[in-house]
Amino acid sequence: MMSRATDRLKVVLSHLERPTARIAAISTSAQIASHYDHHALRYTLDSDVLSPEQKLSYEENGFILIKNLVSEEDIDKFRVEFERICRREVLAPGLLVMRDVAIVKSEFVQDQKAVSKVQDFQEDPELFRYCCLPQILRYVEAFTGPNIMAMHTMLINKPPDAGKKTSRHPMHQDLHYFPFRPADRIVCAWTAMERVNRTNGCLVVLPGTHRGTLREHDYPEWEGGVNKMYHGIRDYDPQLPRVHLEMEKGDTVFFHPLLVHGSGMNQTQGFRKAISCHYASSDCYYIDVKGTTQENLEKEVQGIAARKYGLDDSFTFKDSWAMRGRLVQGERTSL
Ligand SMILES: CC(C)CC(=O)SCCNC(=O)CCNC(=O)[C@H](O)C(C)(C)COP(=O)(O)OP(=O)(O)OC[C@H]1O[C@@H](n2cnc3c(N)ncnc32)[C@H](O)[C@@H]1OP(=O)(O)O
Ligand SMILES: Nc1ncnc2c1ncn2[C@@H]1O[C@H](COP(=O)(O)OP(=O)(O)OP(=O)(O)O)[C@@H](O)[C@H]1O
Ligand SMILES: O=C(O)CCC(=O)C(=O)O
Ligand SMILES: [Fe+2]
Ligand SMILES: [Mg+2]
Repeated sequence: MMSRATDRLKVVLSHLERPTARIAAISTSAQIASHYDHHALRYTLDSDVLSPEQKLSYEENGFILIKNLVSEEDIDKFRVEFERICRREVLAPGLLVMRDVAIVKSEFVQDQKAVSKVQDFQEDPELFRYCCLPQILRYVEAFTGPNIMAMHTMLINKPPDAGKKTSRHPMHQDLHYFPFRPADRIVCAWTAMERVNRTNGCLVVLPGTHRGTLREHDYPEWEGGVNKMYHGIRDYDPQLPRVHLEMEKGDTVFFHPLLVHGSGMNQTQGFRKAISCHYASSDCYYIDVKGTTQENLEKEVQGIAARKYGLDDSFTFKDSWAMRGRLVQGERTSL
């Protein structure tokens, strides 16, 4: 079902695409931009990189998939760097190496096969190059505007499932992890480092859910266990229409932080790899999550910081983000 705003937008776009008297009347790009602004474009900004169809698609669905955006050569270099990290040949400050919950207690696994993801590679120049790729930033700017911070970085190495379905990532909204707003000026870029499909656990999205609000998140009640910090939306309805995003190496999806998404089990013997970065406009502002649905996450983050680094409560959730964020374009104004 289309909302009235969406109907209106479709009318506007159809006029923009047709060489009619209407289009002659709104000839400059500034005029077109203001026309869009007055006709319900909420999630995308004025930019030349997105076609009218792509804008409409992001407005409606909360994601767009761009084929072949990152070169094989770059992806192969990221893979080599990841392998070096796993062999402990490099260790960048702040880097978080995570093991799958199904194998974390077993003593005999100790090479790259044990690593299910690395996070916070902002101090690893080779991996961080991903966050600065000009062809990615061109798209990011259409969602964040010109001042861009790379806030969160990940290379996900989804392991072959050990039989307990722990390789799944429960359905969630990334905004649950972020104490900054507005949500519409945040976007995730997620690039497949090899072909991803339903068999090796591709991304699964619920189109249009970015138009809802932030839902309550908790650990799902899965028999085989759940990875640390893998919260899922409470009362997930498995009947909702899902889309499996099958992608080729180098394809990149940009998605809104309220879009409900997750990933399925990896039923292959390979390690399904993807690299991603969450960007935000540096004009965003931090919020206090106390008394909100995000409070449980904040407590957990502080618990980990206390155990790992001996930090007390004066180290806030906000601090943990301000510390990791890096400017990649424009000016650092607020975040
Ligand atoms: C938008 C975006 C932010 C969304 C997301 O990324 S969702 C996922 C977010 N994930 C994360 O933030 C990563 C969380 N992981 C971590 O912080 C770390 O990997 C830790 C779980 C704290 C473990 O790190 P570290 O302390 O270096 O490892 P240790 O081997 O010393 O283990 C300490 C205790 O943690 C346990 N552990 C380690 N890995 C996992 C796991 N995957 N799932 C559940 N429990 C785990 C481990 O067994 C150990 O427990 P005890 O022996 O103390 O009982
Ligand atoms: N109870 C739940 N709570 C939250 N997320 C769930 C729940 N059950 C499944 N999911 C998520 O739904 C998505 C699809 O999971 P699933 O393992 O069924 O993968 P799939 O690709 O549909 O595989 P299959 O082909 O076996 O159906 C994953 O993100 C998974 O983690
Ligand atoms: O690559 C995946 O499996 C999804 C990861 C994800 O959504 C996340 O970590 O927030
Ligand atoms: Fe996510
Ligand atoms: Mg399923």
